[in-house]
Amino acid sequence: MTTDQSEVGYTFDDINSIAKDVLQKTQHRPTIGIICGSGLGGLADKVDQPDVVHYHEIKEFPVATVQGHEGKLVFGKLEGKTVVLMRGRFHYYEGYPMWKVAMPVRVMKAMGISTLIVTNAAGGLNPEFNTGDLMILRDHIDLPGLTGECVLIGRNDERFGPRFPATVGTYDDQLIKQAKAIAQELGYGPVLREGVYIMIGGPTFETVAESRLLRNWGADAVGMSTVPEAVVAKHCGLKVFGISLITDMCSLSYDAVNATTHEEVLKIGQKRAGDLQKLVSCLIGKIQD
Ligand SMILES: O=P(O)(O)O[C@H]1O[C@H](CO)[C@@H](O)[C@H]1O
Ligand SMILES: Nc1nc2[nH]cnc2c(=O)[nH]1
Repeated sequence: MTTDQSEVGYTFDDINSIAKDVLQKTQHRPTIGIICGSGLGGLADKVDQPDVVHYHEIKEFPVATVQGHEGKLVFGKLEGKTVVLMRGRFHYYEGYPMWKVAMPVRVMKAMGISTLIVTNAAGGLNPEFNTGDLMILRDHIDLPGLTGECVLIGRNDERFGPRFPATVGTYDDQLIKQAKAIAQELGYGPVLREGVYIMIGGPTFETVAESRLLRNWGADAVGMSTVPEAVVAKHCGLKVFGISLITDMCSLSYDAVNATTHEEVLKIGQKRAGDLQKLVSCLIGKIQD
């Protein structure tokens, strides 16, 4: 393994060897990967014939340090499809380099997935949103990337993907259409949104002035994850679907300041995770392997 940050971190061979080691711990061969956001890991409990691999059993994996992120891979069957769920993700603010935050995406690709579903808890910036809404990601703004911390910085190995990848179309149109149709069938119309997610580095929540700035830039929701994973997934040819649970509304005015806390984020997660899980499960049922 290289420690030189100017390179990709783990080489193509490293990633394949990690994937091979992990697959030896399970009978399943997943075609769909799911990354669970803060407090949204409950989907893993719905998996049939589960095989659980703890991150600490994979020596190259980072440790999940954030409350609401348990730190395990769950393999099994969901809606008849073979899936792997990351119950716990890695965040840049935990002190990991960006490539390490998204490294599991390459491992899942090497394990055979062709679709990645990313979920997250996010703050609402669009004043028309409400706490508890579900927002399908139409697009994202990679704020760390725009300021020099793109997840793909470093020497590029073309076996992962091209040096200068397009990020237009990161979120798959067909999956978005299917998810919207499912949401209507489930009666989620009034809480379903579609919009732009912006990633900030964290761990600080936004000031009022920052929330105003992010909103003026065209973002509908803000969080501290997802974008590096989606960028790496698109780079290596995966289809991506992203969805946010709006756990709180960002303050855009000094007259109505809401000081967001992680406890609040987890509490809304607990209350609303069921609907998000139902939508994601139904979508999985529709994905062609
Ligand atoms: O993006 P996920 O992992 O859902 O977590 C979100 O919730 C945490 C803040 O409460 C931050 O980590 C933010 O990114
Ligand atoms: N305001 C805000 N709320 C969140 N909820 C989950 N993540 C976030 C975030 O980054 N900002």
